[in-house]
Amino acid sequence: MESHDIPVRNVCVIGAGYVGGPTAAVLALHNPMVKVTVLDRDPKRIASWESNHLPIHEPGLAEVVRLTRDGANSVTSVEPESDGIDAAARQGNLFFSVDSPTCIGHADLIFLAVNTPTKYSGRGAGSASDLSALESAVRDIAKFAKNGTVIVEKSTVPCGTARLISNILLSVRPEESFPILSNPEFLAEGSAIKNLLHPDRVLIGSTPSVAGRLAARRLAALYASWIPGDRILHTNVWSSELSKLVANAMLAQRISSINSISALCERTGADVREIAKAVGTDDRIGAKFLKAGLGFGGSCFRKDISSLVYIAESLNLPDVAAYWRAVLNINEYQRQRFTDMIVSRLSNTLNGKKIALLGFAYKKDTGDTRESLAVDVIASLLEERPTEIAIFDPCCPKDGIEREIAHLDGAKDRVKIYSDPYLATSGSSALAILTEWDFFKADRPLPVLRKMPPKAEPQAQATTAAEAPLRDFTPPVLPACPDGCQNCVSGQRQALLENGQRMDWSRVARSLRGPKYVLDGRGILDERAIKAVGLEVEGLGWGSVSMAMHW
Ligand SMILES: NC(=O)C1=CN([C@@H]2O[C@H](COP(=O)(O)OP(=O)(O)OC[C@H]3O[C@@H](n4cnc5c(N)ncnc54)[C@H](O)[C@@H]3O)[C@@H](O)[C@H]2O)C=CC1
Ligand SMILES: O=C(O)[C@H]1O[C@H](OP(=O)(O)OP(=O)(O)OC[C@H]2O[C@@H](n3ccc(=O)[nH]c3=O)[C@H](O)[C@@H]2O)[C@H](O)[C@@H](O)[C@@H]1O
Repeated sequence: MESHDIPVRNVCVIGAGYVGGPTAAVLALHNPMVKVTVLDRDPKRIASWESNHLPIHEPGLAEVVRLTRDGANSVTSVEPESDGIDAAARQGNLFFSVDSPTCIGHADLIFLAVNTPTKYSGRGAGSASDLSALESAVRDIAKFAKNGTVIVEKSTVPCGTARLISNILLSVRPEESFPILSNPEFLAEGSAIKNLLHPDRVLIGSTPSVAGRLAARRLAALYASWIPGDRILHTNVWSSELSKLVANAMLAQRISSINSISALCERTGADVREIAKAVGTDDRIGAKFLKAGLGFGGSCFRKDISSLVYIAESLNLPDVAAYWRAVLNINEYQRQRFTDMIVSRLSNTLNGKKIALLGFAYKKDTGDTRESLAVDVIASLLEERPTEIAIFDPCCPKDGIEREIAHLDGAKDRVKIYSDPYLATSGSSALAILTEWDFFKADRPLPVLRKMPPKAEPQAQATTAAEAPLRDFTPPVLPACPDGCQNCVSGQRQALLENGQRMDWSRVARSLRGPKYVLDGRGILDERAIKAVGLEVEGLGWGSVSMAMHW
């Protein structure tokens, strides 16, 4: 260690969201000597991180938070020390707070993990990134941070943002120095903990100065506690910032590419699932991100590609902008085609009909309701004035769904949110699968729904060194929630997701009205299994109903 390589002992993560919370928890897990505090301006969110019910649903997150936040004082059985971390002796080193002066003032290193949504008004509205949350956090840093604190961009930002941060800090503290690093996050919701424990790479962008390189080394040392050195990549700041946008753009582009082909399949009788398999077995192409369907939702792909388009336009590169805009256009086209299919299969009218939507989240294993594709589907269906649109999602909170659809004309009267899948589907003329929850799958002989087992405390199933501290830990018993706790009630719904339970499609089929039609927007249903219970099924780019070229 060089004399300037002072280890980081106090980390502050600004933004207790989908990225800030899990990232802080895993950093704390693998750096037990480092105090990690997550700071947010929303006291409700902070209270929730400190409670029995975390504000976000992520497989494995609760176990990591409970170990790092609560320590291991209540451990009942512990194996001998593993990988240098003795779970029995572990103190809590993860904290949550709204106290900016203290958290920022004490930090050696600060992650900026605040939201960077698309601007909805002013210059660049609809495509540029809104950096107001980031700017406000940087202004707090300018007020409270000690000289030399390392500032790390974790949020996804336009290329050039490090300069903006530096200018703000310089204008307030001209005599002092704050190294700025770019360290974008690549986790996906629903697999955040797995992605954080086993990242494909960690990217650190720094300025080509002594201070920049030193700051990058200090950050890399935190990651080196669990990530092999060859997975920690160092680049310049601008490459790092831009790489994040490009990674998301390339992933989304694959989805739009296969989705554009799904439209071709419907006209020709080809099956997009067979095409994805045939094409994806080519090593150079690969099988991932070739699932055709409703398209990509979520808080990032649309916003990040819009941001890339805006950057290209601002740099006077209209052809580049048009190329990436096409990825977004195909995504919207897919949703419209999906609702058109539902309406056309129901004799072009939804009058007097109930339609059930299975799933609201933009993907499985998350309760995130932001940028759900379901919102556009519901908006289009409402124009046809159905008697009812029923929604069932095993994880999304009711108030989250209500918030997302509140602005839709007719939603209040015609949309109903159910916590029971069989009540939601009963009496419907058609079902549409919007989220690929395993619970909805019919991918094997259809089981009868088992009686739900009592909800067991989740046990960490750790297999590798990265998870070792979890393996050695039995979560302490948490204080009971008050009677009628709403989060416990939604927990009962989540129990449907455990133990590989599947929806009883025979029961659903019996309760449907004609034409008993299922539109699978996620390509998760096995046609033979679904047809065996008397339902017609079709997806975007496959299925027997629409095929044009039979012989
Ligand atoms: N959600 C995801 O899966 C991923 C998100 N990202 C990026 O990470 C960033 C954060 O995303 P999410 O965690 O999803 O956002 P989020 O909306 O869940 O969380 C952001 C949090 O920051 C807080 N905040 C905003 N301004 C603040 C301020 N000045 N001081 C203190 N707290 C403040 C908000 O109250 C909120 O709790 C975004 O740039 C996003 O593009 C990157 C990879 C994955
Ligand atoms: O920057 C971000 O926020 C993150 O965005 C995505 O993660 P996420 O949006 O959480 O989830 P994905 O698994 O990428 O799925 C995004 C959407 O694409 C859809 N999708 C995905 C794959 C596919 O083959 N087809 C398809 O339609 C999913 O259903 C979902 O609606 C990236 O995968 C992460 O690497 C990145 O960090």
